[in-house]
Amino acid sequence: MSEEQRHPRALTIAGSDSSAGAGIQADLKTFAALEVYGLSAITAITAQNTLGVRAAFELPPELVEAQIDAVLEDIGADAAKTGMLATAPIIEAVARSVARWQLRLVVDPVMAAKSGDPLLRPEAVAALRGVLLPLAEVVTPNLPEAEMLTGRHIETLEEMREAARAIHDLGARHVVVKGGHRLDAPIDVYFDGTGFSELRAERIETRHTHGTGCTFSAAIAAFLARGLAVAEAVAEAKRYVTEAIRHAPGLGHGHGPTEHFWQWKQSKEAQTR
Ligand SMILES: Nc1ncnc2c1ncn2[C@@H]1O[C@H](COP(=O)(O)OP(=O)(O)OP(=O)(O)O)[C@@H](O)[C@H]1O
Ligand SMILES: Cc1ncc(COP(=O)(O)O)c(N)n1
Repeated sequence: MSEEQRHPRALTIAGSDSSAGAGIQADLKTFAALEVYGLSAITAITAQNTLGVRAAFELPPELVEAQIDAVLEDIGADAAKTGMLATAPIIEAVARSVARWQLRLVVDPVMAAKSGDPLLRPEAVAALRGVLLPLAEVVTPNLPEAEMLTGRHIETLEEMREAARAIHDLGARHVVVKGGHRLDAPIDVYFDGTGFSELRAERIETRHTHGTGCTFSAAIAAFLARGLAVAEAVAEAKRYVTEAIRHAPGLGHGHGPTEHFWQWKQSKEAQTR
């Protein structure tokens, strides 16, 4: 097959969310909406809905590694992302796979769900910082995650820039400190090791932001798989997640999911007009 005909493909290594707003399910929807073939390696199974996480079962690290090997030996991935990794042994297994397969990696350092329920064991933060971040092409912490990774309080844009530099010093080549948890506009700070820029968007007043971090990092991986440079991939992913939030279908009694196929819906509406 010629290079032009080759279909881009991306791998998500993350937890399953039964309500399908976050985790593996959000990642695969994002890949599909962006016309990238999605592969998955599941790290944990959660029983959750828009109100919270009821139960979680962590899979053995060998099974996570076996899933990654199975799909990469056969199909291959142009980019990969991690989400919920749950335990230090899973993080170490994923790091071994990333190094062995030389994956272009986006790390969403998921620590807790929007409901506050933990998705990473506290003792695993050290492995995330020491073992996985040095392998990351891009890392996308939200404010609480950036605070955990740096041990600093972060509120202002200047503090977000300082945190991005400190996380870059841990080995991640590009850092996006996300501002979804800010009180005012959801401005994200991007640092490529040399310069800073801001990813700006209006705040959409909604409670339906379940899985926004998963969707953003999956969109970055999808755009990388499609061949965009990192800065472009991050900017396009910001536009994608903003529209996904704007078109949220309003499901559930808590933090509902976002919408991935608004473009498709709009084109269908245009056809029937
Ligand atoms: N209400 C909102 N309106 C517009 N953009 C938002 C809103 N909330 C979050 N975002 C954007 O969505 C992206 C994800 O950011 P956020 O800080 O919510 O991540 P997160 O906390 O990791 O998400 P998750 O809840 O999935 O863990 C960022 O680009 C952020 O600026
Ligand atoms: C399996 C899984 N992975 C990630 C998240 C984080 O997403 P959010 O913070 O939006 O709940 C989640 N809730 N569940």
